[in-house]
Amino acid sequence: MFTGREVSTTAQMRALETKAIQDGRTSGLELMERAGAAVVAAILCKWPNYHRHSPGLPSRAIVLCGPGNNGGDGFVVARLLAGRGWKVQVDLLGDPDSLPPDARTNHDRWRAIGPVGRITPNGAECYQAEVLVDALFGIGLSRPLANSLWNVFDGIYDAVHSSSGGPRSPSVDHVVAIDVPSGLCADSGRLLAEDDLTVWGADLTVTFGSLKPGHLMADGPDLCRDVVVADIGLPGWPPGPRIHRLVRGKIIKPDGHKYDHGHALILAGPSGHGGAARLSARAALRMGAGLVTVCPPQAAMPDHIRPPDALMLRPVDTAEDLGKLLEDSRITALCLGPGCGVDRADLLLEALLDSGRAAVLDADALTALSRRPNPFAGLPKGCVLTPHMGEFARLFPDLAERLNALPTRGPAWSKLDAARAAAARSGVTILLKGPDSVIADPDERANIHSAFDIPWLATAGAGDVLAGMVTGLLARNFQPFDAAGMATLIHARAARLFGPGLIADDLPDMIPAVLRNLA
Ligand SMILES: NC(=O)C1=CN([C@@H]2O[C@H](COP(=O)(O)OP(=O)(O)OC[C@H]3O[C@@H](n4cnc5c(N)ncnc54)[C@H](OP(=O)(O)O)[C@@H]3O)[C@@H](O)[C@H]2O)[C@@H](O)CC1
Ligand SMILES: [K+]
Repeated sequence: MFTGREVSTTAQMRALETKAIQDGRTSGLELMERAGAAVVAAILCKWPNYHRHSPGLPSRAIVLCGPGNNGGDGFVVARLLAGRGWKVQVDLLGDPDSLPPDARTNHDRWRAIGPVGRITPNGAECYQAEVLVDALFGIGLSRPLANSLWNVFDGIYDAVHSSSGGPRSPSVDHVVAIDVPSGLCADSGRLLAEDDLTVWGADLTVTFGSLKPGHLMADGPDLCRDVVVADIGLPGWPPGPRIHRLVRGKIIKPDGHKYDHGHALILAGPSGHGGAARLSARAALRMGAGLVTVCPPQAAMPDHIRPPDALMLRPVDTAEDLGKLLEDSRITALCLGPGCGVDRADLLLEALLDSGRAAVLDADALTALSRRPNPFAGLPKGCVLTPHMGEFARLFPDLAERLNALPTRGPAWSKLDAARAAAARSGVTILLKGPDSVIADPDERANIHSAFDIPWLATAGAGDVLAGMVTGLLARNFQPFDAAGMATLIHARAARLFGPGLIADDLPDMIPAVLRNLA
């Protein structure tokens, strides 16, 4: 039984389905029936008024069925809606004789109720319905949709996006996608379509068993809108490394002396560039590190004579200075990068790595790392690398190139795949930032955090705050994977709580309110 936080790749989903069928727990036909029933239940739950239409005015649905089992689910939906008195039109893309067996069975069951039309270039011109059910392609999208579908897709797009201009103009109120909107790759959230193909997205997407990565990343959130995960009786965790959607977490600060909660060092940049490190330092304090010390060069010390007074100050000019400071075993984590300057990051990097301490390498430290002959040699296990896509491309150019290439096959390579490959190569936790952040560790565990709803978080300094938050948790002895995940979650919640108009300086001060309300 799934709990709701799991994310499964399509390969994992198929393995689960196969196992459930081989174990004799269920059959493909039964799963398809449950999938269709779940879609109907989700429609009625989201738009309860639809089934209260008087008998003279039935609700109308257009169900577009594709050539695979996604289409099979569509035939079930058509039958169940018709059984509730809906007026249902079913159109098929392809040939009924080529449908896989379960889809064919449900095609035939529907045929006992109503006709199956063909999806044609101009067919959508007369679509009039409250709901259009998109059952064209689901997790089986194996290549980009061809431009030869352009006429068909464009007509459907117009029907979906036109407001009714009269009895002859097409009009569809809502689109419901089965599993994923057609054209969206369920593993990557990338659109798999040749150049100009227009896809229409959905108001409601009903998926089965668990979320797929594509619901959370890239174009997925925008195209799927509301996603309902329906339990169709598949057993819990699929085989393979686990992926979670980050939705909750808990941080309890146990009793103890300030040193029991760790001491974080934040290495600051030259005079006039100390703001980024101060953001990181305030965030580390707010995340509960027992002590936080900002370490600028001696010449920049006066810049830091200002609140918060809880921050401590120690000058660090050379690698030797840092090495000497780190003789204090109570220092439990470091942060190198924010506002540091690449040369200074380069200067201090070896001493930091030699110490073997937990550390966040961010911003300029990532650039310094990428300039080493062997960037990942000697990275302590407790390191977290926090690149955005630009920094990721400098550190892992081949992985970024693969991610940016136009996909020619499905499933497409995803940000999740890229972060996992980077974690495997570097041997440390990767927090690949963006509106869809992926946290991956070398054991192939991964968390996805989707934050497309808070565009105001893309503001100068927000990354410095995040780096400090991770450092604060590392200082408290959190495991790197957990520290990166918790910080990402709390960072986004802080931004959500503040709302538009946020600047990075506001973020650390929102952290206490988020911590109070953590589930
Ligand atoms: N366990 C579960 O999750 C359950 C899943 N269920 C449902 O099954 C769905 C998966 O079904 P599926 O495997 O048949 O794949 P689906 O998405 O229907 O597409 C395959 C067809 O599309 C074709 N095709 C592919 N790309 C194309 C392109 N670019 N352009 C044109 N054609 C293209 C492809 O052709 P081929 O690649 O074979 O040439 C093949 O004919 C899943 O999403 C869910 O709805 C539930 O019923 C029960 C439990
Ligand atoms: K679909």
